[in-house]
Amino acid sequence: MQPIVELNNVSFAYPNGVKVLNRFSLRIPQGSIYGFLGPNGSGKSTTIRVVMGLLKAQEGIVTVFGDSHSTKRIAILSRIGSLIDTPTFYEHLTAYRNLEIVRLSHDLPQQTIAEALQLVGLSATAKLKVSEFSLGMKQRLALAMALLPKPELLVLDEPSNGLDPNGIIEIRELLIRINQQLGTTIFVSSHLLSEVEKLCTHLSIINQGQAVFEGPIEQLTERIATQKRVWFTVGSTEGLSSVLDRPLEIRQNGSIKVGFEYTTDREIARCNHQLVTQGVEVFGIHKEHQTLEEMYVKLLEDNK
Ligand SMILES: Nc1ncnc2c1ncn2[C@@H]1O[C@H](COP(=O)(O)OP(=O)(O)OP(=O)(O)O)[C@@H](O)[C@H]1O
Repeated sequence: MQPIVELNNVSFAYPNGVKVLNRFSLRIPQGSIYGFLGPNGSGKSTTIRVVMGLLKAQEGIVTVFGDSHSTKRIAILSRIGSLIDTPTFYEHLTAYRNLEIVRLSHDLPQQTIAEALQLVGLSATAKLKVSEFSLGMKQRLALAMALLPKPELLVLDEPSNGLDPNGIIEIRELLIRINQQLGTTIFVSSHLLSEVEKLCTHLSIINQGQAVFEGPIEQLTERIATQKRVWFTVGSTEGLSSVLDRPLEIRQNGSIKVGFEYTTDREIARCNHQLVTQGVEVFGIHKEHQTLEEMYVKLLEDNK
């Protein structure tokens, strides 16, 4: 199936000459919740602006719904809902009236307002003025406004920024509901790995304008499951590399530890047997599991 958004080797520099995207690619599958993760300043907002056609890449190909902004800009934008800057409202009007203004500008049926309010959990507070809303409620109202014309793609730049833990959970649950109930593809940036992990089906990690990972989120967790390391505490390093014929990392800090990658527990038992039969004393065996966070940090370090 054709991706909803496709960026191929996109490079972008701001007029001051700072190159922010460097041959960057991504593919957002239809129906996915696609997380876009990277440290501050890595190029997430710039990429989002390129996807929205607000910035034009100097190199590479950008297609959204299979079309280019240069020929189908209005048609593309009519199929996207977005939340990429701080949302603005008529604060002195009720949530309902704010939605009514959006409804009229898109010439949508009246019932779309009640549907949107229910989806974002604001039905009971629709008659309150927006100035009385908390930040979390404003964020949900902004989502309701973006969803009113039933976009196929929702583009969100750090929607959890500034929210308290409860607000973060509410937005996460809401985005999952939108994806599952309406089938909306969601492209969401974040610098919070833990959030992306709980929310997204797919992930792109960007660092210094380059992709360091792209794929289904399980691909990253599977990689973690296969990249396991074990540490043997041994009596001496003598003859170790000939006994264990594999890349070894040796740490001597009080005790001597030798570490290597393994895939099965049987492999650990075999190495232990080899060491002991060759006269190497083994005082301890410790399995180290890489966390998603460690994997993320490693991916960023490898890209330096
Ligand atoms: N209008 C601009 N003119 C010049 N440089 C800019 C402009 N906007 C952003 N930059 C620079 O481009 C780089 C990438 O910024 P961008 O906002 O895309 O990153 P980001 O990953 O979204 O970061 P953050 O999470 O901090 O928003 C940064 O070095 C930033 O200073």
